[in-house]
Amino acid sequence: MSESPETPEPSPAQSPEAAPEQPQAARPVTPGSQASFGTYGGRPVSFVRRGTRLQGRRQQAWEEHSDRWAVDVPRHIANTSVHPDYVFDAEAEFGRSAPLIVEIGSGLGDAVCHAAEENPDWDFLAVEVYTPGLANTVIKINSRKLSNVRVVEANAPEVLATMLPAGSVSEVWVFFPDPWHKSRHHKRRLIQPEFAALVAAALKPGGLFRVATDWSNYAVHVRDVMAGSADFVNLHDGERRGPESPLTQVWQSGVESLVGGAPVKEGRAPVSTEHTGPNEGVDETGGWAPRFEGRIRTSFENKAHEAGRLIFDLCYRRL
Ligand SMILES: C[S@@+](CC[C@H](N)C(=O)[O-])C[C@H]1O[C@@H](n2cnc3c(N)ncnc32)[C@H](O)[C@@H]1O
Repeated sequence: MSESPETPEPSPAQSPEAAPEQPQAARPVTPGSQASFGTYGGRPVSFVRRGTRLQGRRQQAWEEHSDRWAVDVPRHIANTSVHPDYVFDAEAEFGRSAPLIVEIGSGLGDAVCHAAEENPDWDFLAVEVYTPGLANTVIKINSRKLSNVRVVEANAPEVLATMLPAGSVSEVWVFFPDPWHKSRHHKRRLIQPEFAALVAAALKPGGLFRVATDWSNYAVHVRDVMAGSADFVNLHDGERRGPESPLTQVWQSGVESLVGGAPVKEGRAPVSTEHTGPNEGVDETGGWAPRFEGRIRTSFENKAHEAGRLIFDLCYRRL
């Protein structure tokens, strides 16, 4: 393992919306799991894998329906890895030729299932390492009778690098990636220059990369990473700057600096963001997209709003 993983910030995947379950004790890292290797492509992976055990409704759904809706990926070094020889054949899987949207870190499947329902002519691949979230997505696929969604339990950079044919994807979505607040953990953030290059390779020319985050420091990080990529153009370059910028508004309100912008739960320490980035008072750069209308407000995003945090949308076109 490259470093001992620290408890990541709470993710929606850890606040299940499905049937009530018994509380799960934190599980030790399974030997052979990606968290026990900790790296991919020389970088620490962006997740710490916990809670792979399924219970109740989720277990039943996974046992009964994962054969149909989960892509059976041959593994490589870890149980979240994808064998580099494996290539996904979307046309064979969906039985048609349609634009393919890939949502990375799909959590409980709220966004992907909503989008699939709204866009029956598109196909969707939900990429997630959190098994209960995948089981929840399968429950939604079944209950809404969706035929245009598949899930894959895998580390996203590997899905982009080798599983998806180059130039085969119409859009890649990353909504509310784990923020990894502490400076020493920033290297764990999913969106990095190497990740942007993988997204670029998977996308068709003209394809879109959409990101949303509720943390200003991650938003600036994404904007910086993407500004350094020659493969993309920001569709909203220079927009929403100055007083209109959500970054200016966060800096001026100090909303994230109180207790990391997170509501303090009884008996729990507040999340510390350490800092929200260099507070320049006014964001003269902008580049923020309007809210993506195809993104529904998930329970996770609701929590951000309740805590008073602002949402940053970003949208890039593959050249
Ligand atoms: C903060 S949650 C957001 C979930 C969802 N997008 C939402 O808005 O509710 C981030 C999710 O990304 C997943 N994730 C993190 N790194 C990943 C990776 N390398 N590959 C696949 N999923 C990953 C986590 O398991 C977690 O469920």
